[in-house]
Amino acid sequence: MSTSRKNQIFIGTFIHSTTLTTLEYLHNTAIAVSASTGKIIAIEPECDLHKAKTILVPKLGWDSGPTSVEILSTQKDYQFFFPGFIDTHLHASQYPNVGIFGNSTLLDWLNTYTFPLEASLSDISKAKRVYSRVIKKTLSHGTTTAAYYATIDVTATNLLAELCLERGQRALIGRVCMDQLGPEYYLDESPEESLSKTKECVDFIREKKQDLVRPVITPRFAPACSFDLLKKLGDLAKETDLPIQTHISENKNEILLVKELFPMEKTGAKDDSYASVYDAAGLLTEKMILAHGVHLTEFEADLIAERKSKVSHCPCSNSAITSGAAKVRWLLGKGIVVGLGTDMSGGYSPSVLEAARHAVLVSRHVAMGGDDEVAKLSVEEVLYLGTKGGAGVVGLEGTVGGFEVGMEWDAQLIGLGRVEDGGEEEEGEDGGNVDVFGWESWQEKIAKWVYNGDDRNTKKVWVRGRLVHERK
Ligand SMILES: Nc1nc2[nH]cnc2c(=O)[nH]1
Ligand SMILES: [Zn+2]
Repeated sequence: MSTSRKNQIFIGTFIHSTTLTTLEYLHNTAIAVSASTGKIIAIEPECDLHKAKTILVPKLGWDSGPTSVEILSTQKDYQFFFPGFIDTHLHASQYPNVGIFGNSTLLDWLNTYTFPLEASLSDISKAKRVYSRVIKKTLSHGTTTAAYYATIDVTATNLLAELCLERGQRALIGRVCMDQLGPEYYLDESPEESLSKTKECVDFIREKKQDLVRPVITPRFAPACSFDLLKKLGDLAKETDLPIQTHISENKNEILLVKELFPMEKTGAKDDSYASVYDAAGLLTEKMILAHGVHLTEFEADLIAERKSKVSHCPCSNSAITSGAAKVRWLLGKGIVVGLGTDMSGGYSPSVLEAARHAVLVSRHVAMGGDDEVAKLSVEEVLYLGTKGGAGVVGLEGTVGGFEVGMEWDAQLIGLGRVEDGGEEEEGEDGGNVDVFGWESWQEKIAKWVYNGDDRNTKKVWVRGRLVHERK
């Protein structure tokens, strides 16, 4: 259902991360993608269109007729294939609010902007309008996998799952659980109700018998959940082996609130740290995606590393609502798997490329703050976080995030602007803000894309072999 009906061959330059610090550049290469599985079945070096037709297709045992194989060949020096981006944390329901946060910080931002909007999406026609647009918009920015928060509403959450399936976006879909802190009109009535509504959403997705869209258990964050609810969700995670997502240690007042709401006598934890609250509830598993982690202590980071929980770094959000600068190098140094999140609409942009660019800049602020050159992240490193790192965060390592035989074809075709001799752009090529003159190295072209690129450079996007976005 979600794959192209034809086998496909892509020819050109492929760029992907092999390690945190290394991008591999595969030029004049062909990648063959199976129609039935959407997986990469061959990577052929030194291959052009002629060779693909005369040698690769017969080698694969494919019928060479045009009805069987589709070939996309681009040998231009300003176009390349890149793995699809993985947004490890975003709120589909908050999309109408991107850019609207004034001078607020987390707790007043939630009350002023966020809860009223989320509550209003119990109107299903409004939810359909918003969710359809979010999927279209994130796909157009190259996001092939998204870990979504919906709202507390079951029907609207299930609708988001259906729309992702229909449009072909790989996704984790979470119904938001919250039985305290929110306004009266936007709360689960009890831990039991929160749990049973979560199960409804889990069952709805599981009944679809597919794995492109998966359910994720979603306690909003500790202050919005009673400890009883957190424990119930921890038990559900254990029973079902499902992924979990939540927020942690984003804002200093939020941390104070956690200490106040969850004293050690209540949780039975050995200390009163934020991470220990989740741990005591059985939520700090290797399938847990923790967003932010801006103010984690050494003890908490070590605990997270020990439990193998993952961290979603959300730099645009952390700057926008003045939460702080997360110390990504420090987290990576502890062996924690880190990915990037846009955190719309705490974050102001639906673009993972924007998050990558901002991750570079925030890391420089961390470096300047502590005179710590090591804190600086490189272009290569943030692209790793946006692809392979993200795959590790959402439990898809080895499946997406790179170009290897056996991995699924979740990819984007990037086109930069090629400046002609007269100073004009090459006919018919819109490179947006990224002009290349032809003398740049590939490393330099990638840097120009990271610092100035946007959706105008995202020409085509595929998920599991299916073309899900094409820029007209
Ligand atoms: N950024 C962000 N932090 C949160 N903490 C609890 N809820 C939210 C949310 O919706 N966005
Ligand atoms: Zn968030």
